[in-house]
Formats: sequence, structure tokens, C-alpha cells
Amino acid sequence: MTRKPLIAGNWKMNMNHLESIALVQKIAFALPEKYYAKVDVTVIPPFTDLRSVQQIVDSDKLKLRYGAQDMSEHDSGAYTGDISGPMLAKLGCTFVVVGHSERRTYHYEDDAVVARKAKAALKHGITPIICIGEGLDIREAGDHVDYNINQLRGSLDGLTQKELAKIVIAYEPVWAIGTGKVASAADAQEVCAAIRSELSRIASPETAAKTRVLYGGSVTSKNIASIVAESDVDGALVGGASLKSDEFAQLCAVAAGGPF
Ligand SMILES: O=C(CO)COP(=O)(O)O
Repeated sequence: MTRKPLIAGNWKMNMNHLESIALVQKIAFALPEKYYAKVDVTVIPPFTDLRSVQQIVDSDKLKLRYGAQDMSEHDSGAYTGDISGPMLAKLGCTFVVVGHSERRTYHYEDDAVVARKAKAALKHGITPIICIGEGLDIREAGDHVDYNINQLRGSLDGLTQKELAKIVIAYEPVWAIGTGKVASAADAQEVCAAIRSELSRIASPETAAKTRVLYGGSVTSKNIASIVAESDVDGALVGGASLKSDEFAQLCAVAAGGPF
């Protein structure tokens, strides 16, 4: 089965709403519409930018999609500072990242809460991009495959078969995030393939065959070609390189098999 690659630009805590308007317009200009037949592209701005991004995407009928970097497991209520699935759905978000290693580290999110957030996203028609990934100590000990599979199981706990068929997984080794130390294409393939076989067990072979498994960690327009050439890597979750319009557009064009 061929899976359409997905490139997700995670802006993290960068870009105010005015900057977000400029960046989306520049990406739209730099990546001609024809590329969207071969690659899905989404930006993942901070919450404060989503309304501005929505307005640009809607008014210019862009094929670019957008999503949020996190969401609450709850629909509403006394959860100061949190943002709910219904709020994101109302803003037209297609995706939400859950379980990013920065949330796991700085906000102490564990697999159980990640799984509940993923379930909440699906309840509101938003596709969760569920992140897993090992630290350097685990990689050096050679335990990375087992570690990621355990994290995957925990982060999917309680999802029904129907829900499992609607998710995106992102493998982001923590040691490769923001460090310039990209995993080799073979390293990315090893874990992404293991994720797919586990999905085949906990969901079904059909679901595993159609689920997009992304790689993230120091992805640029220079290394994306070798990463997406791997049979089980279906795109990338991109941090730093998603903040520059030309670089991000180039990266998406290469993921589409271009430039053409
Ligand atoms: O964490 C990441 C995307 O979610 C990766 O960040 P970098 O691409 O900056 O390494």
C-alpha cells in the first residue's frame, strides 16, 4: 500500500500571530499547489496563532492544513490554561500533536495521559500525531526498539480498533531533537518498522499498512530524501526547519518526490 507522505511543521514556542500570518503566506507562495497531490503538509503553530492561520488558509483556500501542539483530555471545565478538543475543532484544526517529548519532559505527561488526549482528539474529529522516542541513554544501551514499543502500547491504551485506524505516529528520538544529530535513515527505518509491526498486532495488518509513521529530529531539506526513501517512514515532524519558509517548502517538495 502506498501511503501519502505527511510533513508536519512543529513551530514549538515560536512565532507570534503576526509572524504566523507572514510565514504561512510565504510557505503558500514557495510551495506551489501541485505538490499537494503528492504530499500532505500541515503547520503546527502555537495556540495563539491558530485563528490567524485559519483565516489565511480559509480566505486563500490553501491546501495547507494546520493543527495544535497539545490539547486537554477534557472537553471543558475548570482546567486553567488548557485548551480543549472542541475549541480546536471549532478552529478547523486537522491535527494535534500529543505526547511530544518536550511535553513529556517539561509537563510530566506520561503514556496514560497521552493516550487519553489522543482519544479525546479523535472524539472531536482531530487526527492525533502521537509522539514516542527514546533518550540517548536508552539508545546507547541498545534498548531503543523495546522502549519505543512499550511507549507505543502505553500511548495507545484504550483506543478502539476504529480509533487506531485514524492516528498518525511520530518517532522522535530525543537525542536527535534540535541537536543537528539526525538519526540515520536506517535507524529511523528500524524503529518505524517495529512500530508498524506492533500496530499490526494491536490493531490489524490493514490498519498498520495504512497508518502514517513519521520520523522527527533534525530533519532538513538536505536529509529528508533519504529518510522518506525508507519503506516504513511516511514523512516527518519538523521543528527548526519549519520556521523558514523556503527551507520548509523545499523540504516538502523533496518529500513529494520533486522538485517538479
Ligand atoms: O521535535 C521536533 C519536531 O516535533 C524536531 O525538532 P527539530 O527538527 O528542531 O530537531
